[in-house]
Amino acid sequence: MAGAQLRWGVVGTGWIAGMFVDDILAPRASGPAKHILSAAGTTSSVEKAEKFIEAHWKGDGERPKALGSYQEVYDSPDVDIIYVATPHSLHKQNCLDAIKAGKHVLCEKPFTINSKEGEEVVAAAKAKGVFVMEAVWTRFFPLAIELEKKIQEGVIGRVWRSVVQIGFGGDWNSLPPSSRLKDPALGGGALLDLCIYPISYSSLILGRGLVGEDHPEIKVTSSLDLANGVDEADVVTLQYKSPEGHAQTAVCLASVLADSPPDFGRIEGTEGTITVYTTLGPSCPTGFRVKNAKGEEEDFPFTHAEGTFGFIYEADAVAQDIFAGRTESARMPLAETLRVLRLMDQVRAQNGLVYPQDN
Ligand SMILES: NC(=O)C1=CN([C@@H]2O[C@H](COP(=O)(O)OP(=O)(O)OC[C@H]3O[C@@H](n4cnc5c(N)ncnc54)[C@H](OP(=O)(O)O)[C@@H]3O)[C@@H](O)[C@H]2O)C=CC1
Ligand SMILES: O=C1OC[C@@H](O)[C@H](O)[C@H]1O
Repeated sequence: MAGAQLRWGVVGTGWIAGMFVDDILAPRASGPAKHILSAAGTTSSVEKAEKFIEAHWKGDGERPKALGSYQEVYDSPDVDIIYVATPHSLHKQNCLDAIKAGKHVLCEKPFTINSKEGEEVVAAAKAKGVFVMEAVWTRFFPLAIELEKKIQEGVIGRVWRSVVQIGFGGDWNSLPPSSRLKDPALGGGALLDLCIYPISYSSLILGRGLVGEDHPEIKVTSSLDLANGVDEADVVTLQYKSPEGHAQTAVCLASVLADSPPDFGRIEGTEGTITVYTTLGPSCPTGFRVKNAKGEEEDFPFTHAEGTFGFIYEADAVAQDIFAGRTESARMPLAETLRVLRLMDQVRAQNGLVYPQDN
């Protein structure tokens, strides 16, 4: 296969780490990079890391190392990049430790608990000259890129509203208070875990291809339902203005108490609508339907690269950036990560949701 090798070290051997590793190690005939799992580190027991490797490594090349601490992963000479897949409250320290060891980093969303933490990580990465990116995988899907293109081409005229919703879909009440999804000390709640996706879609839909400091100015209003120190249901409205001064509103909905509907996104324009749908969850869209002003409909279904959920797209993009010597992604630059963190800080401030890390 063409393409250089990128050697990954994983910290946190939980749910998403397994899916990510399954994707990057899925056999394929060709691709821009060959991804290698070099090490998996755990805070639990070396046996847990061994089990993780047993479950997800495909037996190709040298067996990855099962390590009993995250630090050993950061210090591994045969690791180029760390994939951080821990609860939200750990991201800042995991990133800082990996950067200190001179490793590149792909950190799961949300990058950190708040923008103050995010700025610290970004400053450390810039000082060390390593590549760092927040793993907002959805933005790298060919579907997301095509959707953004269609909107900018004006396939439904001027967009005046979008509504994107996401639900947890599991049995929230049966989760223990110590769950990463519920515990405020771990950054629990719907905003950081779920609403970050509708907010990212808003950027794709109304951001005119501009990210970070270039993103159009928006007015943020919100309402969060708080219970037990976290938010259970969110309504966030982002008010944009088109270059001609027309109002454009992105409504972002998230709830830990509901499921996501299959047609989870509706984009309304002056000349039609787009429905974004999924069979897997809004973070993993599987197609969209465009309906023009005459009522004619065109379907754009997408299938992921064989045997993958879609994490491979962000992993390949990261590899290409690193091989080219870049320290940031153009699709998900650090300024965009900080913009979204500041936006979520604002939403939490509007609703009195404070995490221990804010003080
Ligand atoms: N891109 C996506 O679609 C998804 C992204 N995510 C993101 O991935 C990250 C991890 O989520 P997920 O895999 O669901 O979480 P899990 O709870 O399944 O795994 C988290 C892992 O972090 C480690 N860990 C360290 N300290 C703690 C602690 N105090 N409590 C719990 N775990 C701890 C554990 O690994 P060990 O024992 O090995 O140290 C644990 O297995 C989050 O940032 C989340 O938002 C999650 C789901 C989907
Ligand atoms: O990123 C995510 O997407 C899917 C959700 O079920 C999960 O809680 C969240 O972390």
